[in-house]
Amino acid sequence: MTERVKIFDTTLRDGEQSPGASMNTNEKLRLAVQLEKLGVDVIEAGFPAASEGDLEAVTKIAQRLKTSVVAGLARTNKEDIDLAWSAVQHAAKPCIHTFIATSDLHLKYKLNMSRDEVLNAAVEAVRYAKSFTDNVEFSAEDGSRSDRDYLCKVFEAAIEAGATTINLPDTVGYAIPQEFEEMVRYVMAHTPNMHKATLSVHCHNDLGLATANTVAAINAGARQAEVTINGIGERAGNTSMEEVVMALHTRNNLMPFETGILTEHIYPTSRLVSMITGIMVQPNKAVVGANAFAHEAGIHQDGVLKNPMTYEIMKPETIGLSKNQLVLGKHSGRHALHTHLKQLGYDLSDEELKTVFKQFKALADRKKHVMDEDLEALVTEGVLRSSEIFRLEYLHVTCGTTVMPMASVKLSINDRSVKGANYGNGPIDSAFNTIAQLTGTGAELLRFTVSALTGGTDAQGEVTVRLRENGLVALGRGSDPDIITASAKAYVNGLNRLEYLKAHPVKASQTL
Ligand SMILES: CC(=O)SCCNC(=O)CCNC(=O)[C@H](O)C(C)(C)COP(=O)(O)OP(=O)(O)OC[C@H]1O[C@@H](n2cnc3c(N)ncnc32)[C@H](O)[C@@H]1OP(=O)(O)O
Ligand SMILES: CC(C)C(=O)C(=O)O
Ligand SMILES: [Mg+2]
Repeated sequence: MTERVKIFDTTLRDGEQSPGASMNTNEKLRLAVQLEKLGVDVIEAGFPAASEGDLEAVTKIAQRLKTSVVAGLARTNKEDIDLAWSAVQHAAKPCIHTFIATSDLHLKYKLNMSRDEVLNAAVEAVRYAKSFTDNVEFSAEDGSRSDRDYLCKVFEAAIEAGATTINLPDTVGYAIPQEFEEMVRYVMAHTPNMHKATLSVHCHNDLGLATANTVAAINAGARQAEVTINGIGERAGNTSMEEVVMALHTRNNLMPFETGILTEHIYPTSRLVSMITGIMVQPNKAVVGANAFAHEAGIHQDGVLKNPMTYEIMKPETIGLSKNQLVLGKHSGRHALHTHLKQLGYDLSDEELKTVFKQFKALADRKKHVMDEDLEALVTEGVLRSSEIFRLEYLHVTCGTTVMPMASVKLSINDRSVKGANYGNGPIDSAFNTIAQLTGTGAELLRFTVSALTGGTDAQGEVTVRLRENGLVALGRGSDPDIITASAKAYVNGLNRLEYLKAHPVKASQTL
């Protein structure tokens, strides 16, 4: 018999804890809508006590979503739980997720609490959260390094207090699959009331074992997997959703479990997360990497031509990967664009479509083949960034072997146009110098990378920058057929993200 495994996505909370991966409210809302469309059961929309920005984003997501459960994270104190409830109360299906560490290491050095105090804090928090909603999740942070019998005692008490989901995290990615599988079996066998709750697991990827541990835990009885898109998250990241979902899908013969995920939306969602966060997927990443379905070796190509199953265990179309064909050109109309964007997973409003259509026409004039990646870049830049403080209006650069590189830039700053010019060591340096002068930023450029979105010399350049100012770190992304313009767009986007972080400070750690 096929059993259901719930997918709990924490891209918007733990995923956002990736260094530099901050998202603004508009971007979070867009991603939440996409996650709901993907079929995610529970969307952890944020940690409302962390910042006003998080509180606002979780509230807006809760107001918007209809079918997915919307969860807000809270420590085991009343203030956090009150804030989490104030945000998720608007959801059709709200959930409060409260957590406290249970390992002796965390108790002694971080919390300075005894085992009894932590157990009581967990019980009080669950009871308090339960006074607001029926749906309460309790997590034992650093659970995998906790004393098993104590962990079972805490879980039993949390269920008794009303928790409907009990989460066992491998917070620091320390567990190995056999050990974690055995631990899940132990917890299930030694928590007398475990049948009254769903057992969830939440793994981190410090040893590259997050997916293996999650799958092992499901085999042992866990029925909820906590994951992020592209595996982004704190340090080496979280369990990647696409890997767990496709492992269950592909090896259904050995693991008879189903999820609610509509797999054909996996690839567009993965792209959206990269576009929004600026964190690119490594080419050899399982399921969604650029090379995941590419065959280079002659023997493999020969086999695939004869029968794709010789070297492909999944079909590219199952995850919504289109074959990167020419899709639209300068003669295409609004309907074709709208339909195609829908197929890619972007359901735009009339106003948004108008903006993207205008930019699509401009791009089609400059670039013969407009590919899916180009359209995604237009949507991200044209729609998701529309409300930013700084906007690049024009850029003109002179450079070459005999002239000193110089850039003239016109920027809109809070809808007021400013112009300036400056020199630099090269065209990009001169553009950045001019933008820095116009914005007055003191941001330090930590990293600059450029790559091609698609093949061919007319491909759009995709630039990512990493900026730091007063301890705040932000990533910026830009794309354009001209890599100097792409660089300027990425720099401006990074500065906007820094402004967002300044306006929505996180109370303690300033590096989102
Ligand atoms: C494993 C995880 O992913 S946990 C989630 C991690 N995410 C984040 O931390 C999000 C960003 N963080 C923040 O914005 C801030 O840390 C805040 C707003 C949550 C707290 O800020 P501050 O009140 O300034 O506290 P700070 O972060 O310095 O220290 C954390 C405090 O919470 C306590 N604490 C940590 N976890 C818990 C918990 N689950 N329940 C209760 N208290 C806790 C710590 O012991 C410490 O208390 P202390 O001040 O008495 O020593
Ligand atoms: C808050 C908890 C679930 C967490 O993110 C972890 O332990 O990794
Ligand atoms: Mg985590």
